[in-house]
Amino acid sequence: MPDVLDATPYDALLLLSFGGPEGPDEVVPFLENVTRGRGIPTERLKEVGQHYFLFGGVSPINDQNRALLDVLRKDFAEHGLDLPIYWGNRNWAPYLTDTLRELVADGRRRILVLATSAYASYSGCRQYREDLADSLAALEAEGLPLPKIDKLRHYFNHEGFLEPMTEGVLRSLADLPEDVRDGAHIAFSTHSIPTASADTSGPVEDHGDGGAYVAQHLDVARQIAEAVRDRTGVEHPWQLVYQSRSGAPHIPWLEPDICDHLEERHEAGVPAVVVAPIGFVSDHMEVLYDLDTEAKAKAEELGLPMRRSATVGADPRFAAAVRDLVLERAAVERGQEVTPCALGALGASHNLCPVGCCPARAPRPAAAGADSPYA
Ligand SMILES: CC1=C(CCC(=O)O)c2cc3nc(cc4[nH]c(cc5[nH]c(cc1n2)c(C)c5CCC(=O)O)c(CCC(=O)O)c4C)C(CCC(=O)O)=C3C
Ligand SMILES: [Fe+2]
Repeated sequence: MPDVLDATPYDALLLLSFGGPEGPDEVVPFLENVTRGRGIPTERLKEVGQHYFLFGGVSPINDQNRALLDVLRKDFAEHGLDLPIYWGNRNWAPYLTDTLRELVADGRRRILVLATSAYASYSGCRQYREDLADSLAALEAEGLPLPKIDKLRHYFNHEGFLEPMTEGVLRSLADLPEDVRDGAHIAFSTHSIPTASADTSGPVEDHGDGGAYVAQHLDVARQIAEAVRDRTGVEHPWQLVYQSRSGAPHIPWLEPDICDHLEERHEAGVPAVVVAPIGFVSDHMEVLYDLDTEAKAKAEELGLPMRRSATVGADPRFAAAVRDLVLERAAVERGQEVTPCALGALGASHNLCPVGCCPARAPRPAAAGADSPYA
Protein backbone atom coordinates (compact mmCIF):
# COMPACT_ATOMS: atom_id res chain seq x y z
CA MET A 1 0.00 0.00 0.00
CA PRO A 2 1.55 3.32 -1.00
CA ASP A 3 1.39 6.22 1.40
CA VAL A 4 -1.54 8.48 0.74
CA LEU A 5 -0.06 11.63 -0.75
CA ASP A 6 -1.58 14.96 0.06
CA ALA A 7 -2.29 17.58 -2.62
CA THR A 8 -4.36 19.72 -0.23
CA PRO A 9 -5.40 22.52 -0.88
CA TYR A 10 -5.57 21.58 -4.56
CA ASP A 11 -8.48 19.63 -5.99
CA ALA A 12 -7.31 19.38 -9.61
CA LEU A 13 -4.28 19.56 -11.89
CA LEU A 14 -4.76 21.27 -15.25
CA LEU A 15 -2.42 20.48 -18.15
CA LEU A 16 -2.28 23.69 -20.17
CA SER A 17 -0.82 23.48 -23.65
CA PHE A 18 -0.56 25.08 -27.07
CA GLY A 19 -2.92 22.84 -29.07
CA GLY A 20 -2.57 21.86 -32.72
CA PRO A 21 -4.68 20.86 -35.74
CA GLU A 22 -5.73 17.24 -36.20
CA GLY A 23 -6.69 17.32 -39.88
CA PRO A 24 -6.22 19.42 -43.05
CA ASP A 25 -9.42 21.43 -42.48
CA GLU A 26 -8.18 22.53 -39.08
CA VAL A 27 -4.83 24.01 -40.14
CA VAL A 28 -5.96 27.47 -41.25
CA PRO A 29 -8.43 28.03 -38.37
CA PHE A 30 -5.71 26.89 -35.94
CA LEU A 31 -3.19 29.34 -37.40
CA GLU A 32 -5.82 32.09 -37.22
CA ASN A 33 -6.19 31.33 -33.51
CA VAL A 34 -2.42 31.34 -32.97
CA THR A 35 -1.81 34.61 -34.73
CA ARG A 36 -4.87 36.63 -33.76
CA GLY A 37 -3.58 40.15 -33.06
CA ARG A 38 0.09 39.08 -33.16
CA GLY A 39 1.23 40.69 -36.43
CA ILE A 40 2.88 37.65 -38.02
CA PRO A 41 3.57 38.24 -41.74
CA THR A 42 1.12 36.45 -44.10
CA GLU A 43 4.05 34.91 -45.96
CA ARG A 44 5.29 33.22 -42.80
CA LEU A 45 1.78 31.93 -42.05
CA LYS A 46 1.44 30.36 -45.51
CA GLU A 47 4.83 28.76 -45.05
CA VAL A 48 3.96 27.39 -41.61
CA GLY A 49 0.64 26.09 -43.00
CA GLN A 50 2.71 24.07 -45.47
CA HIS A 51 4.67 22.50 -42.62
CA TYR A 52 1.41 21.14 -41.24
CA PHE A 53 0.08 20.01 -44.66
CA LEU A 54 3.30 18.07 -45.19
CA PHE A 55 2.17 15.94 -42.22
CA GLY A 56 -1.43 15.52 -43.40
CA GLY A 57 -2.58 18.62 -41.50
CA VAL A 58 -1.98 16.85 -38.20
CA SER A 59 0.19 18.19 -35.42
CA PRO A 60 1.45 15.48 -33.09
CA ILE A 61 1.11 17.77 -30.07
CA ASN A 62 -2.40 16.70 -29.02
CA ASP A 63 -1.59 12.98 -29.06
CA GLN A 64 1.58 13.74 -27.13
CA ASN A 65 -0.46 15.55 -24.50
CA ARG A 66 -2.88 12.61 -24.37
CA ALA A 67 0.09 10.31 -23.77
CA LEU A 68 1.39 12.65 -21.07
CA LEU A 69 -2.03 12.66 -19.38
CA ASP A 70 -2.03 8.84 -19.41
CA VAL A 71 1.40 8.57 -17.84
CA LEU A 72 0.60 11.27 -15.26
CA ARG A 73 -2.65 9.56 -14.24
CA LYS A 74 -0.86 6.23 -14.00
CA ASP A 75 1.93 7.74 -11.91
CA PHE A 76 -0.48 9.53 -9.55
CA ALA A 77 -2.59 6.38 -9.13
CA GLU A 78 0.44 4.17 -8.45
CA HIS A 79 1.68 6.59 -5.81
CA GLY A 80 -1.64 7.13 -4.08
CA LEU A 81 -1.97 10.75 -5.19
CA ASP A 82 -5.67 11.29 -5.58
CA LEU A 83 -5.82 14.36 -7.82
CA PRO A 84 -7.88 14.49 -11.03
CA ILE A 85 -6.09 15.79 -14.14
CA TYR A 86 -7.74 17.91 -16.81
CA TRP A 87 -6.45 19.27 -20.12
CA GLY A 88 -7.04 22.52 -21.99
CA ASN A 89 -5.28 24.37 -24.82
CA ARG A 90 -4.66 27.94 -25.91
CA ASN A 91 -5.23 27.47 -29.65
CA TRP A 92 -7.26 24.32 -30.31
CA ALA A 93 -9.78 21.91 -28.80
CA PRO A 94 -10.04 21.07 -25.99
CA TYR A 95 -10.09 24.83 -25.44
CA LEU A 96 -9.03 26.13 -22.05
CA THR A 97 -12.32 27.97 -21.41
CA ASP A 98 -14.36 24.79 -22.04
CA THR A 99 -12.09 22.79 -19.72
CA LEU A 100 -12.32 25.44 -17.01
CA ARG A 101 -16.12 25.38 -17.27
CA GLU A 102 -15.96 21.59 -16.83
CA LEU A 103 -13.67 21.93 -13.81
CA VAL A 104 -16.10 24.35 -12.17
CA ALA A 105 -19.07 22.10 -12.99
CA ASP A 106 -17.20 19.24 -11.30
CA GLY A 107 -16.84 21.38 -8.19
CA ARG A 108 -13.09 22.06 -8.51
CA ARG A 109 -12.21 25.34 -6.84
CA ARG A 110 -8.43 25.18 -6.30
CA ILE A 111 -6.57 24.40 -9.51
CA LEU A 112 -2.87 23.88 -10.10
CA VAL A 113 -1.63 24.42 -13.65
CA LEU A 114 1.15 22.54 -15.47
CA ALA A 115 2.08 24.40 -18.66
CA THR A 116 3.93 22.51 -21.40
CA SER A 117 6.78 24.98 -21.32
CA ALA A 118 9.65 24.57 -18.89
CA TYR A 119 11.17 28.05 -19.09
CA ALA A 120 10.41 31.70 -18.42
CA SER A 121 9.32 33.81 -21.41
CA TYR A 122 6.29 35.76 -22.51
CA SER A 123 5.18 32.98 -24.93
CA GLY A 124 5.94 30.16 -22.51
CA CYS A 125 4.66 31.69 -19.28
CA ARG A 126 2.83 35.01 -19.15
CA GLN A 127 0.83 34.29 -22.30
CA TYR A 128 -0.53 31.15 -20.62
CA ARG A 129 -1.39 33.29 -17.58
CA GLU A 130 -3.22 35.69 -19.90
CA ASP A 131 -5.13 32.72 -21.35
CA LEU A 132 -6.17 31.78 -17.83
CA ALA A 133 -7.34 35.34 -17.13
CA ASP A 134 -9.33 35.40 -20.41
CA SER A 135 -11.02 32.12 -19.50
CA LEU A 136 -11.79 33.27 -15.96
CA ALA A 137 -13.33 36.45 -17.43
CA ALA A 138 -15.50 34.30 -19.71
CA LEU A 139 -16.70 32.21 -16.75
CA GLU A 140 -17.34 35.35 -14.72
CA ALA A 141 -19.48 36.73 -17.57
CA GLU A 142 -21.51 33.52 -17.44
CA GLY A 143 -22.09 34.05 -13.72
CA LEU A 144 -20.14 30.92 -12.76
CA PRO A 145 -18.17 30.63 -9.52
CA LEU A 146 -14.47 31.32 -10.13
CA PRO A 147 -11.83 28.82 -9.04
CA LYS A 148 -8.49 29.97 -7.62
CA ILE A 149 -5.69 29.08 -10.00
CA ASP A 150 -1.97 28.66 -9.30
CA LYS A 151 0.74 27.75 -11.82
CA LEU A 152 3.63 25.35 -11.14
CA ARG A 153 7.10 26.88 -11.13
CA HIS A 154 9.42 26.51 -14.12
CA TYR A 155 10.79 22.99 -14.16
CA PHE A 156 13.76 23.32 -16.56
CA ASN A 157 16.19 22.37 -13.80
CA HIS A 158 14.21 19.49 -12.28
CA GLU A 159 15.99 16.14 -12.33
CA GLY A 160 13.06 14.45 -14.09
CA PHE A 161 13.24 16.94 -16.95
CA LEU A 162 17.04 16.86 -17.32
CA GLU A 163 17.71 13.13 -17.00
CA PRO A 164 15.59 11.89 -19.96
CA MET A 165 17.19 14.56 -22.16
CA THR A 166 20.71 13.59 -21.06
CA GLU A 167 19.88 9.98 -21.86
CA GLY A 168 18.53 11.10 -25.25
CA VAL A 169 21.78 12.88 -26.10
CA LEU A 170 23.77 9.78 -25.07
CA ARG A 171 21.57 7.64 -27.31
CA SER A 172 22.03 10.02 -30.24
CA LEU A 173 25.81 10.01 -29.76
CA ALA A 174 25.82 6.21 -29.65
CA ASP A 175 23.82 6.19 -32.87
CA LEU A 176 26.46 8.21 -34.76
CA PRO A 177 29.12 6.37 -36.77
CA GLU A 178 31.98 5.51 -34.43
CA ASP A 179 34.63 7.43 -36.37
CA VAL A 180 32.82 10.77 -35.87
CA ARG A 181 31.24 10.14 -32.46
CA ASP A 182 33.89 11.53 -30.12
CA GLY A 183 34.29 14.68 -32.18
CA ALA A 184 30.56 15.38 -32.30
CA HIS A 185 29.33 18.86 -31.48
CA ILE A 186 26.11 19.27 -29.48
CA ALA A 187 23.70 21.98 -30.66
CA PHE A 188 21.17 22.64 -27.90
CA SER A 189 18.16 24.14 -29.64
CA THR A 190 15.22 26.19 -28.45
CA HIS A 191 12.53 28.45 -29.88
CA SER A 192 13.88 31.80 -31.02
CA ILE A 193 12.00 34.76 -29.57
CA PRO A 194 12.48 38.50 -30.13
CA THR A 195 15.61 39.65 -28.27
CA ALA A 196 13.43 42.30 -26.61
CA SER A 197 11.27 39.52 -25.07
CA ALA A 198 14.31 37.50 -24.07
CA ASP A 199 15.91 40.52 -22.37
CA THR A 200 12.78 41.09 -20.24
CA SER A 201 12.09 37.41 -19.50
CA GLY A 202 11.76 36.32 -15.90
CA PRO A 203 11.55 38.57 -12.82
CA VAL A 204 12.77 42.17 -13.16
CA GLU A 205 16.08 41.41 -11.42
CA ASP A 206 16.92 38.88 -14.17
CA HIS A 207 16.26 41.35 -16.98
CA GLY A 208 19.28 42.17 -19.13
CA ASP A 209 21.05 40.50 -22.03
CA GLY A 210 18.99 37.38 -22.83
CA GLY A 211 17.19 37.53 -19.47
CA ALA A 212 16.02 34.44 -17.60
CA TYR A 213 15.10 32.72 -20.91
CA VAL A 214 18.69 32.47 -22.13
CA ALA A 215 20.16 31.96 -18.64
CA GLN A 216 17.84 29.01 -17.96
CA HIS A 217 18.57 27.36 -21.32
CA LEU A 218 22.32 27.81 -20.80
CA ASP A 219 21.99 26.22 -17.37
CA VAL A 220 20.22 23.19 -18.88
CA ALA A 221 22.68 22.90 -21.79
CA ARG A 222 25.69 23.06 -19.48
CA GLN A 223 24.26 20.44 -17.13
CA ILE A 224 23.49 18.00 -19.95
CA ALA A 225 26.92 18.55 -21.53
CA GLU A 226 28.59 17.90 -18.15
CA ALA A 227 26.52 14.79 -17.49
CA VAL A 228 27.43 13.49 -20.95
CA ARG A 229 31.11 14.17 -20.25
CA ASP A 230 30.89 12.40 -16.89
CA ARG A 231 29.30 9.32 -18.45
CA THR A 232 31.31 9.05 -21.69
CA GLY A 233 34.63 10.57 -20.63
CA VAL A 234 34.43 12.75 -23.76
CA GLU A 235 34.13 16.51 -23.61
CA HIS A 236 31.85 17.43 -26.49
CA PRO A 237 31.85 21.07 -27.57
CA TRP A 238 28.37 22.62 -27.45
CA GLN A 239 26.41 25.78 -28.13
CA LEU A 240 22.89 27.10 -27.51
CA VAL A 241 21.16 27.83 -30.83
CA TYR A 242 17.68 28.83 -31.98
CA GLN A 243 14.97 27.69 -34.36
CA SER A 244 11.46 28.47 -35.63
CA ARG A 245 11.96 32.23 -35.98
CA SER A 246 8.94 34.14 -37.23
CA GLY A 247 8.07 37.84 -37.09
CA ALA A 248 9.23 40.65 -39.36
CA PRO A 249 12.85 40.43 -40.58
CA HIS A 250 13.85 43.87 -39.21
CA ILE A 251 12.99 42.87 -35.63
CA PRO A 252 15.96 41.15 -33.94
CA TRP A 253 15.34 37.61 -32.67
CA LEU A 254 17.73 35.31 -30.82
CA GLU A 255 20.46 33.83 -33.04
CA PRO A 256 22.17 31.84 -34.45
CA ASP A 257 19.54 29.87 -36.31
CA ILE A 258 20.11 26.10 -36.23
CA CYS A 259 20.62 25.82 -40.00
CA ASP A 260 23.17 28.66 -40.13
CA HIS A 261 24.87 27.05 -37.16
CA LEU A 262 25.13 23.69 -38.94
CA GLU A 263 26.77 25.43 -41.90
CA GLU A 264 29.14 27.37 -39.71
CA ARG A 265 30.16 24.31 -37.64
CA HIS A 266 30.60 22.25 -40.83
CA GLU A 267 32.95 24.91 -42.21
CA ALA A 268 34.82 24.90 -38.90
CA GLY A 269 35.43 21.18 -39.46
CA VAL A 270 33.20 19.45 -36.88
CA PRO A 271 32.62 15.86 -38.07
CA ALA A 272 29.07 15.36 -36.67
CA VAL A 273 26.30 17.11 -34.72
CA VAL A 274 23.72 16.07 -32.17
CA VAL A 275 20.78 18.49 -32.12
CA ALA A 276 19.14 18.48 -28.68
CA PRO A 277 15.77 20.32 -28.61
CA ILE A 278 15.92 21.29 -24.93
CA GLY A 279 13.41 24.12 -25.41
CA PHE A 280 10.52 21.73 -26.01
CA VAL A 281 8.62 19.26 -23.89
CA SER A 282 7.54 16.97 -26.75
CA ASP A 283 8.34 16.18 -30.40
CA HIS A 284 5.66 18.51 -31.78
CA MET A 285 5.64 20.28 -35.14
CA GLU A 286 8.49 22.66 -34.34
CA VAL A 287 10.69 19.59 -33.77
CA LEU A 288 9.24 17.49 -36.60
CA TYR A 289 9.48 20.20 -39.22
CA ASP A 290 12.18 22.67 -38.18
CA LEU A 291 14.64 20.02 -36.99
CA ASP A 292 13.70 16.61 -38.44
CA THR A 293 12.84 18.04 -41.86
CA GLU A 294 14.60 21.36 -42.41
CA ALA A 295 17.76 21.01 -40.31
CA LYS A 296 18.13 17.38 -41.37
CA ALA A 297 17.98 18.42 -45.05
CA LYS A 298 20.62 21.07 -44.38
CA ALA A 299 22.90 18.53 -42.67
CA GLU A 300 22.45 16.09 -45.58
CA GLU A 301 23.26 18.83 -48.06
CA LEU A 302 26.48 19.49 -46.13
CA GLY A 303 27.26 15.80 -45.76
CA LEU A 304 27.30 16.34 -42.00
CA PRO A 305 26.13 13.37 -39.90
CA MET A 306 23.35 14.65 -37.60
CA ARG A 307 21.15 13.05 -34.97
CA ARG A 308 18.24 14.72 -33.19
CA SER A 309 17.83 13.68 -29.57
CA ALA A 310 14.56 13.01 -27.79
CA THR A 311 12.40 15.44 -25.82
CA VAL A 312 10.97 14.27 -22.47
CA GLY A 313 7.49 13.59 -23.95
CA ALA A 314 5.66 11.05 -21.79
CA ASP A 315 8.76 9.73 -20.03
CA PRO A 316 7.76 8.26 -16.63
CA ARG A 317 10.60 10.25 -15.01
CA PHE A 318 8.96 13.45 -16.22
CA ALA A 319 5.63 12.27 -14.77
CA ALA A 320 7.39 11.62 -11.45
CA ALA A 321 8.84 15.13 -11.62
CA VAL A 322 5.35 16.58 -12.07
CA ARG A 323 4.13 14.61 -9.05
CA ASP A 324 7.06 15.98 -7.06
CA LEU A 325 6.32 19.55 -8.19
CA VAL A 326 2.64 19.19 -7.27
CA LEU A 327 3.43 17.85 -3.80
CA GLU A 328 6.07 20.55 -3.29
CA ARG A 329 3.71 23.36 -4.23
CA ALA A 330 0.84 21.91 -2.18
CA ALA A 331 3.14 21.81 0.87
CA VAL A 332 4.18 25.42 0.26
CA GLU A 333 0.54 26.47 0.09
CA ARG A 334 -0.07 24.68 3.40
CA GLY A 335 2.77 26.69 4.90
CA GLN A 336 5.19 23.77 5.26
CA GLU A 337 8.95 23.80 4.76
CA VAL A 338 10.07 22.10 1.55
CA THR A 339 13.35 21.47 -0.22
CA PRO A 340 12.61 21.98 -3.92
CA CYS A 341 14.42 19.82 -6.46
CA ALA A 342 16.51 22.18 -8.58
CA LEU A 343 19.82 21.09 -10.10
CA GLY A 344 22.42 23.39 -11.62
CA ALA A 345 23.41 26.94 -10.87
CA LEU A 346 20.11 28.84 -10.75
CA GLY A 347 18.12 27.31 -7.92
CA ALA A 348 14.37 26.74 -7.83
CA SER A 349 12.31 29.23 -9.81
CA HIS A 350 9.64 31.37 -8.08
CA ASN A 351 6.24 29.86 -7.31
CA LEU A 352 4.38 33.08 -8.02
CA CYS A 353 5.39 35.23 -10.99
CA PRO A 354 6.19 38.66 -9.52
CA VAL A 355 4.93 41.94 -10.94
CA GLY A 356 6.91 42.79 -14.11
CA CYS A 357 7.79 39.15 -14.89
CA CYS A 358 7.97 38.49 -18.69
CA PRO A 359 6.00 41.64 -19.58
CA ALA A 360 3.75 41.77 -22.65
CA ARG A 361 4.21 44.51 -25.24
CA ALA A 362 0.57 45.44 -24.71
CA PRO A 363 -0.32 44.77 -21.05
CA ARG A 364 -3.32 42.49 -20.48
CA PRO A 365 -4.72 40.87 -17.35
CA ALA A 366 -2.84 37.70 -16.36
CA ALA A 367 -3.97 35.18 -13.72
CA ALA A 368 -1.83 33.04 -11.38
CA GLY A 369 0.76 35.73 -10.65
CA ALA A 370 1.32 38.57 -8.20
CA ASP A 371 -0.44 40.95 -10.61
CA SER A 372 -3.51 38.72 -11.05
CA PRO A 373 -6.88 40.48 -10.79
CA TYR A 374 -8.24 37.11 -9.60
CA ALA A 375 -6.70 36.72 -6.16
C1 LIG B 1 8.88 30.23 -26.72
C2 LIG B 1 7.91 29.49 -27.61
C3 LIG B 1 7.51 28.18 -27.48
C4 LIG B 1 7.95 27.19 -26.41
C5 LIG B 1 7.09 27.26 -25.20
C6 LIG B 1 5.70 26.70 -25.41
O1 LIG B 1 5.59 25.52 -25.76
O2 LIG B 1 4.73 27.44 -25.24
C7 LIG B 1 6.58 27.92 -28.53
C8 LIG B 1 5.92 26.70 -28.72
C9 LIG B 1 5.08 26.36 -29.80
N1 LIG B 1 4.81 27.11 -30.88
C10 LIG B 1 3.94 26.40 -31.71
C11 LIG B 1 3.41 26.88 -32.92
C12 LIG B 1 3.50 28.18 -33.38
N2 LIG B 1 4.18 29.23 -32.77
C13 LIG B 1 4.03 30.38 -33.54
C14 LIG B 1 4.58 31.65 -33.26
C15 LIG B 1 5.44 31.98 -32.20
N3 LIG B 1 5.92 31.12 -31.21
C16 LIG B 1 6.73 31.84 -30.36
C17 LIG B 1 7.41 31.33 -29.24
C18 LIG B 1 7.24 30.03 -28.75
N4 LIG B 1 6.44 29.04 -29.29
C19 LIG B 1 6.78 33.20 -30.80
C20 LIG B 1 7.53 34.31 -30.12
C21 LIG B 1 5.98 33.27 -31.95
C22 LIG B 1 5.73 34.52 -32.77
C23 LIG B 1 4.36 35.05 -32.62
C24 LIG B 1 3.78 35.07 -31.25
O3 LIG B 1 4.29 35.80 -30.39
O4 LIG B 1 2.78 34.34 -31.03
C25 LIG B 1 3.21 30.07 -34.66
C26 LIG B 1 2.77 31.04 -35.73
C27 LIG B 1 3.50 30.84 -36.99
C28 LIG B 1 5.01 31.01 -36.79
O5 LIG B 1 5.43 32.13 -36.68
O6 LIG B 1 5.70 29.97 -36.69
C29 LIG B 1 2.90 28.69 -34.57
C30 LIG B 1 2.07 27.87 -35.54
C31 LIG B 1 3.67 25.14 -31.10
C32 LIG B 1 2.73 24.05 -31.66
C33 LIG B 1 3.51 23.05 -32.46
C34 LIG B 1 2.60 22.01 -33.03
O7 LIG B 1 1.55 22.33 -33.61
O8 LIG B 1 2.93 20.81 -32.91
C35 LIG B 1 4.36 25.11 -29.92
C36 LIG B 1 4.39 24.01 -28.89
FE1 LIG C 1 5.59 29.05 -31.18
